[in-house]
Amino acid sequence: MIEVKNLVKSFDDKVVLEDISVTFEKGKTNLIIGASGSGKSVLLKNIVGLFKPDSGDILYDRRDFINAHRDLKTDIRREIGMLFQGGALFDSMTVEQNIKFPLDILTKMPEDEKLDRVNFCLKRVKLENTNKQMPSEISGGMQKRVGIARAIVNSSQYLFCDEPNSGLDPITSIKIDRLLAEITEEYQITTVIVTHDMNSVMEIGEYIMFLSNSHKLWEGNSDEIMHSGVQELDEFVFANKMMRKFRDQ
Ligand SMILES: Nc1ncnc2c1ncn2[C@@H]1O[C@H](COP(=O)(O)OP(=O)(O)OP(=O)(O)O)[C@@H](O)[C@H]1O
Repeated sequence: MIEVKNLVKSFDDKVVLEDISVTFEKGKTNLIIGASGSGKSVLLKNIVGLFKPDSGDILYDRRDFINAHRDLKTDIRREIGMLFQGGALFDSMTVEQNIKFPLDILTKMPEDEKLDRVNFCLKRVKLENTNKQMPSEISGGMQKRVGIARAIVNSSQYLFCDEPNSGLDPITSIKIDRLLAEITEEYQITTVIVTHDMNSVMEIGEYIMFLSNSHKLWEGNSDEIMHSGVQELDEFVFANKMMRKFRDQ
C-alpha cells in the first residue's frame, strides 16, 4: 500500500499539485487519469522520489519515504519496478541482458540464479526463448512485455507504469493491461498506472483517481466513473463517440 498525504508540489510559483491525498492499495491496479498537463507525471515522479515535494508525506507500507534515512530509501527503491513510456529498453542489449540489468546493479545474486529469475519472468510474460533477440527484432507489444519482465525481475513490491499502452494497437493494449492486472493480483503488487486510455480505465480500473487543474477531483472504480456527476470527468470519459453511444443506450 502506498499512501500520499497532503502532497504539494510547485515549480517556481506555479502550483502543479495542490494538497493531494490518495491511497493506492496492494494487489490492485490503481490508475491516475486526467487531461494533458493535469499533473499525472509530476505526481508519479514525486511518489518514486524523482521530485521532492514542497510538503506532504509519502508512505510505502507505512514507511515514511520522504524523510527516510539513506538506507531505508535505498531499500524502498529496490522494491520499486518501473515501466516507462515506449518500453525504454537498452537497444544494444539482448532481451535477456535487459531483463537481468536490475539484478546486475541491485543484487549480488549468483549468475545462474539471475538467469533462472530472468527465465521465470520471461515465461510469465509469455516470451520464452527470446533471450538472445535484440529489442529491434521484436514487436512493440513484445518490447512492452520485456519492459514488464524487467520491472518485476527483482520481485518488486511496487510497480509504476507511465502510459504503458502508448504506441500500441487496441488489441495489444488490452493484452498488456490484462497482463499488468494479472501480475498485480498474482504477486500482490501495489501497481500505479498513469494513463489517458479510456479502454484501460474500463478494463482494469479497480481504483481510479482523476486529476484536474492540480487537484484530485474524483476517485472511484470503473463502474462508478460512468455516473460520477462531475462535469470535468464526464468530459474526459465521454470524449469519444463510442463512450457517448454506450452512455446513451
Ligand atoms: N520539471 C518541470 N519544471 C517545470 N514545470 C514542470 C516540470 N515538469 C512538469 N511541469 C509542469 O507541470 C504541469 C503538469 O505536467 P505533467 O507532465 O505532470 O502533466 P501530465 O498530466 O502528465 O500530462 P501528459 O498527459 O501530457 O503527460 C505542466 O504544466 C508542466 O508544464
